[in-house]
Amino acid sequence: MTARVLTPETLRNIVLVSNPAITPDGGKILYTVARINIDADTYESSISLLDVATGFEEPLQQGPSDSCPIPAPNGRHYVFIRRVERDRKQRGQPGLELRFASIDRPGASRLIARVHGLVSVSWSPDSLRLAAAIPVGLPDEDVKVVETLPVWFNGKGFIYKTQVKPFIVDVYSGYMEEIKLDDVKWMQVADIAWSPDGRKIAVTVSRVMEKPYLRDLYVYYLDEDRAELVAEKLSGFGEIVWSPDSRYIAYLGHRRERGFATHNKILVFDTEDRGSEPECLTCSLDRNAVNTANSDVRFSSCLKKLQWTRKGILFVASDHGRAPLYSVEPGSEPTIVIDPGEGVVDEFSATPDGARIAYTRMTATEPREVYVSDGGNARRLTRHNDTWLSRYKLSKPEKFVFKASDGVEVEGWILRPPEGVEEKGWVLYIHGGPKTMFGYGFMHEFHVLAGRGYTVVYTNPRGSDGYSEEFADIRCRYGERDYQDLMEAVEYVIERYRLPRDKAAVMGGSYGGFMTNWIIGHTDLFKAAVTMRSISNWISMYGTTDIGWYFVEDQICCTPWRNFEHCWEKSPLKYADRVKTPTLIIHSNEDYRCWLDQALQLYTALKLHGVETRLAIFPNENHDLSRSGKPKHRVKRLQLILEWLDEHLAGKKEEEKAGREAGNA
Ligand SMILES: CSCC[C@H](NC(C)=O)C(=O)N[C@@H](C)C(=O)N[C@@H](CO)C(=O)O
Repeated sequence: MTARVLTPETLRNIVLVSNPAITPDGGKILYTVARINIDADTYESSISLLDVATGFEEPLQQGPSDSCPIPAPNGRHYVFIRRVERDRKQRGQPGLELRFASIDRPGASRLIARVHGLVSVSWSPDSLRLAAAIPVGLPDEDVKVVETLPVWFNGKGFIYKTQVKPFIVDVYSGYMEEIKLDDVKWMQVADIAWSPDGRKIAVTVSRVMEKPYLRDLYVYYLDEDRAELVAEKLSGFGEIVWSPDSRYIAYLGHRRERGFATHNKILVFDTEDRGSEPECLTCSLDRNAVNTANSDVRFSSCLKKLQWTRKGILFVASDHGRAPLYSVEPGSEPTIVIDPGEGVVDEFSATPDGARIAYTRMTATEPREVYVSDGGNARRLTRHNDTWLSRYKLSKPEKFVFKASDGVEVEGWILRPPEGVEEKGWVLYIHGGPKTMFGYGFMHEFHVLAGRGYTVVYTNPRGSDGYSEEFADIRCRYGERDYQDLMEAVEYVIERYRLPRDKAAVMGGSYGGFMTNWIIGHTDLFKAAVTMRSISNWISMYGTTDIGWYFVEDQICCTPWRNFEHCWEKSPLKYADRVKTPTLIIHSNEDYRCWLDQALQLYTALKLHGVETRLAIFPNENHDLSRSGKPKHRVKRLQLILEWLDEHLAGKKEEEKAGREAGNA
């Protein structure tokens, strides 16, 4: 009997659990349950209410498109997001509404229509109002007349003219009033937070259109209707939380000491000692204070990445492929409060006293489930994925560590085909970022590859997250130490795991696609390549994508006008005339992070140089096709990859050719 293994279609079995929001008394957890409906080509999501003591669960909002519940401080009300039919005015963008509801009564009233791109909401302590960052000026023109940067943004579409502004919203009347920050002409609010004493609202905002990565921190005083600038030119994630005494603000980010390779840190500002240097609470940790573990089974979440409880500030950090939950207080060192073992704490929320924490955890073999922790005692509350998982064979990845040629340790994992599945070859899979990590996030795609007989090798080469800031910093040197680490990993696994040298493929997405393109221009070791949402030309990437002009300058250290030669030296397209590896190129036509031109230029070059090449363009999809694309497209993408590997590693093409020739004879 053949083993039941994960296939592209088994996406439909996965229950996507997200946004575990605990009520202030710790008694209940509101969370989102989403299912992938391949036939209807949609994600269906509803909101559940879980009783922590009994484990009893009841539906709060039946869906089919409800998510992101955020409970009010009174524990009785909440707001959530409802996806509604496509709004004609938004020209193809889904319409989202912010709704207000009561935990003990069915139904919900619409609070804000068209909140597509809603960035953040924060309840007032009296549960009567919200501070909300809301996009205004959604372009609805046929002909786009643009005067702003960027023109478009991945996942949001054309956002020219759109600013994200801070508002106060009355949840009963729906009355909205904009918070006026001094002298801010161009506004992109990153986060907003109402102070526990109810008197202040903190806002982080970028106000220089050409430098959207720079953020300023303001405090708005409600009684005085006046805003004050607390700090300027911050960067990174940009989330903020108030201390329980409403004096300090913790900012999640950095000052770009190593450009975009800098770790997000917790910087604490004293709002009563203006001009004082912030205290960095996580500098000694030397880890990114956000979770960057890759996974393709997540669903949208609106929970904050930081929470300041009476026991300390909670945050998740990326560490060696794991993501534990830490706590830290001013004047102290971070300590782990939830150790996920070989796993990832993906999202969390805590009661204000910090006594109880709700969170989702995933591992490399289990998608997210909801857990709760009371002072160190963790228990699992949901088992949405147990039944179907028990019916399939999933192998467990094995971790390996090797010493790179410069003496630095590099980690990786090997996922073999499940027992009973014949091994047909193997794949080196490269993650994107480059500042993200592989590790203990669930990757459906890896299990599908393994289920088809392909061993998957995935590593965290230089440039990755989960280690020191120095490890992550490959600015100006793309294709050097990162490439070496990967190729040394290849030699290591061939030797240690006896993997066949002549049956290897390479694949990756985004930065991982850049590296795949780079690899095939520098070695012929691989029998096949799959490059997805990739970068092939830094010069055109600079001017066509949502982050291009500053990402390229920071990471590659060139612009089309400064170090032009370096931009070209570091572009895989330069080496396209050397490529021999059969290459499948997968790209989405609305990928505004790495635009379609990147795929087209590579495709044309490979075709003209006689390389066996196939280009798959996915319509109405963006950079996140493999993670949140339409279910039918996700299945098709996986099928295309499997077919390509079957043709080039498992000899399917030769078999078919031989069969045809025999038939003709
Ligand atoms: C604003 S600078 C950060 C750029 C960003 N980096 C990360 C860590 O996400 C980015 O979008 N880089 C892309 C080129 C990329 O490789 N994206 C990765 C991670 O999101 C992907 O897998 O798509």
